[in-house]
Amino acid sequence: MASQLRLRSALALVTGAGSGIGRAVSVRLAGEGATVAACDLDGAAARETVRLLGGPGSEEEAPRGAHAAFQADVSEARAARRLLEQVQDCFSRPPSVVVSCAGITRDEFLLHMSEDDWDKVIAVNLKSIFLVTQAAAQALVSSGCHGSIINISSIVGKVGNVGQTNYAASKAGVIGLTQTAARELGRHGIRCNSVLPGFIKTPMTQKVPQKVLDKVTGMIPMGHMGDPEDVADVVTFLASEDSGYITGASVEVTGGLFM
Ligand SMILES: CCCCCCCCCCCCC[C@@H](O)CC(=O)SCCNC(=O)CCNC(=O)[C@H](O)C(C)(C)COP(=O)(O)OP(=O)(O)OC[C@H]1O[C@@H](n2cnc3c(N)ncnc32)[C@H](O)[C@@H]1OP(=O)(O)O
Ligand SMILES: NC(=O)c1ccc[n+]([C@@H]2O[C@H](COP(=O)([O-])OP(=O)(O)OC[C@H]3O[C@@H](n4cnc5c(N)ncnc54)[C@H](O)[C@@H]3O)[C@@H](O)[C@H]2O)c1
Repeated sequence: MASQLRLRSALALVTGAGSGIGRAVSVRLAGEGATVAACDLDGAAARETVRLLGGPGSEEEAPRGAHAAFQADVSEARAARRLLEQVQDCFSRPPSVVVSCAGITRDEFLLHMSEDDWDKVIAVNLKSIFLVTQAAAQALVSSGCHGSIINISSIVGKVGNVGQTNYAASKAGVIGLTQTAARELGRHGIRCNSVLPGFIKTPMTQKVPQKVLDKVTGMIPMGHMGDPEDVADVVTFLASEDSGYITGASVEVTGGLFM
């Protein structure tokens, strides 16, 4: 989709920006004119994303206001709060677009799943979105700025999936959290929406056993897995004023899988 510079005045914070969907989102938002704050647990990966964005900020010691990389574990409360402080220190304003992509899987059948694998997936996939959404919303409300918050859930949060009780619960929680945030923050001019990707070609899905990949690909009405850019296009729409009357929505990007 050709860029239309719909986000030329926006500052966008993207978590999980070092890989897959988060990297594609960062590239797409920058292509529409946004300044991107790319955050990842893997700081080097976040810096590589900023390098890929090109333009100011991709060089070392970039001038203030250019794209910037941040290292943070967004499942940690202090780190998430510090991240929003650092972004505002760097850009002198809160991010008006916030895209939470950070996520992990620790797949196992329920009968064998460890408490640690449950806790870790819930912390990264759900608690991080509570922490980042809260900190971003607090900054926007206190500065009287409007914003668009986009949280990456999954079609698994809608229909469940074998081997993913932890992941499915986390992604279903993202939907409920986002709908509630939409109800509370609408009066402040802050929109909150969820995106539910299906099977997308990223490092996350490369770990899936081939026999499962083969099974599910045959179930997709469009007949193939999606690309990260397919998700980034929808995220960019939700970040822009083209979706100005959309909040509390759950937008499926699945090729028709589990429609
Ligand atoms: C009838 C086919 C239906 C297929 C439906 C699949 C729907 C998936 C939609 C997901 C879209 C969004 C995903 C997105 O959010 C990003 C991700 O979450 S990517 C990770 C997705 N994870 C999985 O799908 C789990 C994959 N499974 C595993 O990782 C392992 O099977 C594991 C659960 C760790 C267990 O491993 P173990 O070695 O103990 O067992 P096997 O791998 O040999 O599996 C045993 C049998 O169970 C079948 N199986 C496993 N997972 C699935 C699954 N997700 N859906 C259907 N069937 C599954 C596997 O095929 C084996 O069957 P069989 O004994 O007949 O060979
Ligand atoms: N790939 C798919 O098929 C698919 C489908 C539906 C939903 N999703 C979701 O999309 C999002 C992005 O997934 P992806 O496929 O791009 O995966 P990915 O593994 O390529 O990228 C995930 C990124 O999140 C980062 N991350 C992990 N834990 C973090 C933490 N605690 N703090 C900060 N960063 C952290 C990782 O370092 C990585 O760069 C995830 O939330 C995932 O659950 C993916």
